[in-house]
Amino acid sequence: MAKLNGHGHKQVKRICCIGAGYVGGPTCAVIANKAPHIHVDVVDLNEKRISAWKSDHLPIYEPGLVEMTVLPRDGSPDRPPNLFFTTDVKASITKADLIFLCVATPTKYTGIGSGRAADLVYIESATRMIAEAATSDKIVVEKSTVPCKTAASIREILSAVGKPDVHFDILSNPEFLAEGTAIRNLEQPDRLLIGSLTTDRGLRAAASLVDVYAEWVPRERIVTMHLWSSEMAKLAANALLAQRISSINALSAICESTGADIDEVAYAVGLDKRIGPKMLKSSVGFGGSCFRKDVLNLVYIAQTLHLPEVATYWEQVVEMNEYQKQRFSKRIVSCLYTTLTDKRVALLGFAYKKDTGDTRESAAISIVNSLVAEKADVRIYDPKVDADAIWMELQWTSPNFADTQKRVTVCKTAYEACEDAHAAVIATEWDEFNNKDTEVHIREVNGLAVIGRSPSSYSTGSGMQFSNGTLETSPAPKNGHRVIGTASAADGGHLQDGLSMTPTPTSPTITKQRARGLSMYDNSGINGSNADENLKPWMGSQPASPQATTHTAKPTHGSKNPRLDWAKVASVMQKPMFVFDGRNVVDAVKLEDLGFRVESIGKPGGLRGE
Ligand SMILES: NC(=O)c1ccc[n+]([C@@H]2O[C@H](COP(=O)([O-])OP(=O)(O)OC[C@H]3O[C@@H](n4cnc5c(N)ncnc54)[C@H](O)[C@@H]3O)[C@@H](O)[C@H]2O)c1
Ligand SMILES: O=c1ccn([C@@H]2O[C@H](COP(=O)(O)OP(=O)(O)O[C@H]3O[C@H](CO)[C@@H](O)[C@H](O)[C@H]3O)[C@@H](O)[C@H]2O)c(=O)[nH]1
Repeated sequence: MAKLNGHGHKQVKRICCIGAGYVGGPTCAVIANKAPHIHVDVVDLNEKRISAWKSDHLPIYEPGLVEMTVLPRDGSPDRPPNLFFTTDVKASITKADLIFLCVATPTKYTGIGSGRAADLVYIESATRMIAEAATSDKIVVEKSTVPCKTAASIREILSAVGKPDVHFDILSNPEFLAEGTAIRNLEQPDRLLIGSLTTDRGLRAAASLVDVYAEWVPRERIVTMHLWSSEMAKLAANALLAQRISSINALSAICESTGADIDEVAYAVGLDKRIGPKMLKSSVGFGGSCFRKDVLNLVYIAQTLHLPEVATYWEQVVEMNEYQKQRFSKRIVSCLYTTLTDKRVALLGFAYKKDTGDTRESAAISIVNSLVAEKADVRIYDPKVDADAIWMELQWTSPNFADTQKRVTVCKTAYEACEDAHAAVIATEWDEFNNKDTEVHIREVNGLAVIGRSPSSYSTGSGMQFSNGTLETSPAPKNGHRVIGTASAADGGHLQDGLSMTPTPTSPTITKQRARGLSMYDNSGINGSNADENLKPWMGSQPASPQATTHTAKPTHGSKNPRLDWAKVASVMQKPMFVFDGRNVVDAVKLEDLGFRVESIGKPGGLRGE
């Protein structure tokens, strides 16, 4: 039984988390790690998942997760274990003071609201389990993403099914972690949201949960509000984040046709503090288990509230995402001379983003299905997604799985995937595919700091360039791009935000302050801070200009796998060789120098200079 602490609210000693998935597992690992006096049970009906959590091979890949999990799970000589994984849901519920609901809330695929509404079947079954097992008062916390007012349904079920003398307080505590950066997001959240009723009981329950997080999160970052606002805020956050990506992707289509460069455009608009730089990385389309389902859930809510204009507005965010994926696939077909029949295409990356093994709603899935429909032979490689997971996704989504089985091969390396291929398609921004020397080049031209791509806009056409502070001449490349040097030995000050400036001997004038203002990356953000990562591999190439000096950033790569040797890739591919960069992670100039033709999102197609 929980005791009341000095502030009149219960001190949480035992937590039960229902759902050992991408949210429940990492969240509880962090809670248990940071609060050794709290006993944390993570329960799941899936025995395989629970066994994996207890083993050396955790069921999900997430940077830092193993380190965070092992200490509280296994304990140490001076610290008893306080993190447990079990399938004994009932026993764990009975003993807990506070229960997290971390079960999935996928989109319904049959019946009323099919294709839009959230399926609350797991929420309801978990709620019933709580009601049946609880013999003392419990705080029940919705961590899953749910439609606004779901807490009312939970309360109704609990009071109808639960024992008469047992009281339940329901809180909303939506999770904002992004996969790939989950541990960082959980350790240093931008904010933690706790929604409760404004009754005395509700507020006391909220205070109990605040205390749990206050073990490591500054109290000013823990925001409390009404239950319905908290539930709604989660859907709103995802809708706005997804909307930004669809907006930049819509603009990328215009860039491709006009000669503008979407990375430059995003950079320029992101400098406006009101807009900011995050979640503006144009891509082949957003994936993941959340954006699509949560936006569609919002659409459904608006429809049921008879707000058709609102529904249509948000629906367009998802429509634009579908359009972006189709547009990219069409571009591949059109560049490969309108036929893919029996052509080999390497698909590099299958996860929906880097640093996760999760493939849910990955843009790669629709690309593979489109390529197979065009009769291409597709060779898939992903550093963290195993073959079983890829086949499962394809089996689930393929319109003709027999054909897919015939045409798709899952490869162990990128080189194997690229062998004899006519094209390599980059679907995930894994660091190992990135061939950029630097994150960003900032030059000084006549006292001005310049970020740019098109040499014709700046250069005299002489083909002169600076390298390590020395003016050199070289023939202008036929593609019209030129990379000016990389970080020189005279590496100057390291700036915040991951941008390292290199004031060369000839360019002492760009101050750190100015350079900071130019930084595209604000690495200080937490939730959604993977967006920082998404913003990293921006401009690689720089114009040649006699007046220019080069400022370059730190190398972008930090991946555990070595970077791909694109020269080696070139040696095994069919000619002409294409790279379709769905993430804008490659330096097109460098690849074009190796003989590739590079087609990037939001950048004009064809060989530069054509
Ligand atoms: N994945 C993310 O990055 C993320 C981030 C923020 C919020 N969310 C939200 O969090 C929720 C969970 O997402 P997830 O990705 O962790 O899902 P998941 O599918 O990885 O995990 C859910 C787990 O719940 C288990 N489960 C279902 N019903 C159960 C029951 N009655 N008893 C015990 N276990 C049960 C399942 O077996 C599964 O292992 C969703 O609502 C999602 O929208 C997800
Ligand atoms: O500028 C960007 C940022 C992201 N993406 C793509 O968008 C998708 C989602 O990315 P991200 O938001 O980083 O990952 P998620 O793990 O899906 O996290 C989102 O969904 C979670 C589940 O609700 C929320 O908790 C997080 O706050 C929210 O960022 C991925 O395919 C990314 O590649 C882009 O194309 N451009």
